[in-house]
Order: sequence, then structure tokens, then C-alpha cells
Amino acid sequence: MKRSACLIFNPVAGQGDSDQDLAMIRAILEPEIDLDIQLTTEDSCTDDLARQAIERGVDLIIASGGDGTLSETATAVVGTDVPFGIISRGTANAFAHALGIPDTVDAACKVILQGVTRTVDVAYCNGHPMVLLAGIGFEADAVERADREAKNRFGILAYILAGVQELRAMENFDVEIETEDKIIKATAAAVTVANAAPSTSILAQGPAGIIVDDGLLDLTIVAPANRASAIAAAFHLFQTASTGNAAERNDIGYLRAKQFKIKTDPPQKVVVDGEILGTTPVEIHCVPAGLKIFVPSVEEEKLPEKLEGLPNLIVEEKEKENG
Ligand SMILES: Nc1ncnc2c1ncn2[C@@H]1O[C@H](COP(=O)(O)OP(=O)(O)OP(=O)(O)O)[C@@H](O)[C@H]1O
Repeated sequence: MKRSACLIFNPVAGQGDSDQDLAMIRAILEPEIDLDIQLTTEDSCTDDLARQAIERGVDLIIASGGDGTLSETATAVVGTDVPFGIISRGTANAFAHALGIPDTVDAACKVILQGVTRTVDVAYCNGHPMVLLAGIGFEADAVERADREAKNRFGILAYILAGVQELRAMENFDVEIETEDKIIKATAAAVTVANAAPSTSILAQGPAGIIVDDGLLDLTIVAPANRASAIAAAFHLFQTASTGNAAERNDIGYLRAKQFKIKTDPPQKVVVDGEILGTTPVEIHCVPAGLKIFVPSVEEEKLPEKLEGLPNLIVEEKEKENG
């Protein structure tokens, strides 16, 4: 019997041709999966569409759109044991990048068909499910500035432009961070708590590598003294993300914990998985193994290899051993 899935599809996400994207998704998935296609509208509650489908007993939930659609759908799937498929068609595609899922429609569909799942941690921020990260201060303002119209016109540039604008108006705030075993007070320009993060979320990159199934959250504090230091700190974080070495500057701090209570003076905006959630204070705690997602099978990853050009080269493929 075919598996059943609810496909939640945002027809206005990203800059691609959504009719063509939907046709491709149907062509790849429908031979093996019965699709109940739900198109989102400007005012539809995407999470409710997913919740109702789960109540109807669908085998999987698939979301296709930008990070907004994916994060709203994820809130309904968290804690349900229903596997979640991601077909990313947005601007930044942070979900796909953070979770190691391809960001092209056909490759993402193939991952779902392969059926390999992985259980990852999630978190709750003031009771709201969070798969990626919470940004307090700087990042929150940058997200608010990258509006729909700008994203349509400039794509990923909209986020960068918004970030640069924000950098000019950077203001520090006092922060108190309480974990399960300590209280930290400092001055900061941005505080980011990540469960998972793509390397482009540079403000989350204090620690070397964020692990999505370790039962812990990674907090990064960025506290540059002036605009020049802010740019240098941003560049340093960009490097930590690309090299895998932890940050070493004095104006960057990081720690891991199961939970964080964060207060700021003055109150700061909070963005969770790309959407403005409200303002500080926040309480964020990790829920180990809270979400089951489709991921590429390990065999699919091409191991680095270069043999061409060796003298007298012969390569024979062996038959695959069982197990
Ligand atoms: N049919 C629709 N018409 C207009 N707006 C819609 C429609 N469906 C969803 N939306 C709006 O799209 C927003 C979510 O967009 P989403 O994040 O999926 O795409 P995006 O903005 O292109 O991606 P990214 O966040 O990566 O830039 C929601 O705010 C929702 O109100």
C-alpha cells in the first residue's frame, strides 16, 4: 500500500516558478506516495493544516516553502513521531542547510523517497517549538528589516543588506543568562541560542560545530565595543563557521547547556527560526530527540576520491556485502 503524506506547499515562497516546482514534486513523489496537497495562503495557519493532517492519520508530513513555512509546519510535527520531509524553496534555506538536506526540489524529493530518517533535538522558546535558533538583539532586527518585497527583489542579499543596516545602528544591552548550573551577566550586541544552525547564521557560530542531537543548546554572545570591532567579530565568526575552529576573540563568548533563561536590559526582540516571536525575557530548553526528519542516506554522500590519471589505473567495483 502507498504511504500517505500531507504536502504543505507555499505557492509564493522564494524566487522560483512555483507551478513548475509543484509539478516536479508531484511527478517524483506521487508514484510512491499519496499526496494530500494543501496550498498555504497569506493568512492560513500552516501549523493547523499539519496538525489536522496528523489527526487524520497521514504517514508523513512534507513542507515546501521558505523557512517560514518549514518552521511553522515543524511546530505541529515536533513530538509526534510523524516523519517530516523538507523541500526547501525559500531565500536563505536555513532549515535545509542546518540539517544537511539538499536545497533543490528534485534532490529533496529523492531524500524523502529513500525513506532514511534521523531523530534530532528540538527546543522550546517561551513554549514555542524551535528547530534552529533563537536570535536576541542584532539578528532579530535584521530579520525584521528583510521584508517580503526586498526578499523578492534581492533574495539572500536582502538579509545581508538588512544586516549591514542594523550594524550601523548597533546598540549594546545588558544580559543575564541562567543555565542549569550558572548565572552569567555581561554586555552584548547579540545573543544567539542554537539547536541547529547553517553556517550562514554567523552569530550562532561561537562554538566549533553545533551538534543537533547532543541534547544541548549552543549559546553565542557577541559583544563588540564599536562598529569596526563588530565587522571584525562578524568576519571572525564567518571563519569559525567555515574552518570548524571555535571563536577566540575576547568580544565573543559561547557555552553549551540544556536550558537558558535570558533577561536583557532594555528588552530586546527575539526571533525564533526566522520569525519574530516577541521580546525578552525568554526561557529556552532542549527536548532531546523531539523531531524525526528525512535525511540523505550516508551511502549517498560521495567520499572524497581522485584516482584518474594514475599510471595503469584499473578500478573494479566489488559486489556489495550484506550488512
Ligand atoms: N498564497 C499566499 N499568498 C501570499 N502570501 C502567502 C501565501 N502563502 C503563504 N504566504 C506567506 O508566506 C510567508 C512564509 O514565507 P516563506 O518563509 O515560506 O517563504 P519566503 O519568505 O520566500 O522564504 P524565506 O523566509 O527563506 O525568505 C508567510 O508569512 C505567509 O503569510
